[in-house]
Amino acid sequence: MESGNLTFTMIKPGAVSNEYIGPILSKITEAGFRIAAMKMIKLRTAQAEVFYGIHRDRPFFKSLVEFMTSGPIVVAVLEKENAVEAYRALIGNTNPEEAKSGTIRKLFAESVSKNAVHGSDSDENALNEAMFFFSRSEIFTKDGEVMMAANQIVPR
Ligand SMILES: Nc1ncnc2c1ncn2[C@@H]1O[C@H](COP(=O)(O)OP(=O)(O)OP(=O)(O)O)[C@@H](O)[C@H]1O
Repeated sequence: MESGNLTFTMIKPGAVSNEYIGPILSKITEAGFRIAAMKMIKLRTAQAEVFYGIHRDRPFFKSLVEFMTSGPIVVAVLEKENAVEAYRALIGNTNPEEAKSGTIRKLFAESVSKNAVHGSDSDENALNEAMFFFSRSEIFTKDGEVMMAANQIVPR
């Protein structure tokens, strides 16, 4: 399994509380993504601060952390060729008003801050974000192998 075939997503609190988990997962699988790992969790403040640490100095950081810890989220690892780019195309622009029709954010986001889903922006971040929430033995790739490292696999 090459790292370029994996991305990481979160279904954010607003989308979970609006009962959009099912519709969003349908869009994901209809677009040809496999779900390699998935669970529902509630982020603690410290976790959200680390996950979004790159935005620590932005004016929206505090409200972003508060929103992301306000209720349960679904975290998942998705598998598809060229997964990062393909998934960012499927979710659409960060701001739903600018997202193309048919994209997940156009369909399910409420605003730029409550924008339904997260999608990794690089292969490196995809692996780091997947590893933030899952152990390697919890990620089941298509060829029936458990991911051990970015470019190293062993039979299950
Ligand atoms: N101007 C803003 N006002 C409020 N929230 C914002 C703003 N810009 C970004 N955010 C929030 O911070 C998150 C991370 O911002 P980033 O620029 O990384 O966007 P993104 O990569 O499209 O989103 P994500 O990382 O969640 O996929 C966004 O998804 C959004 O929820």
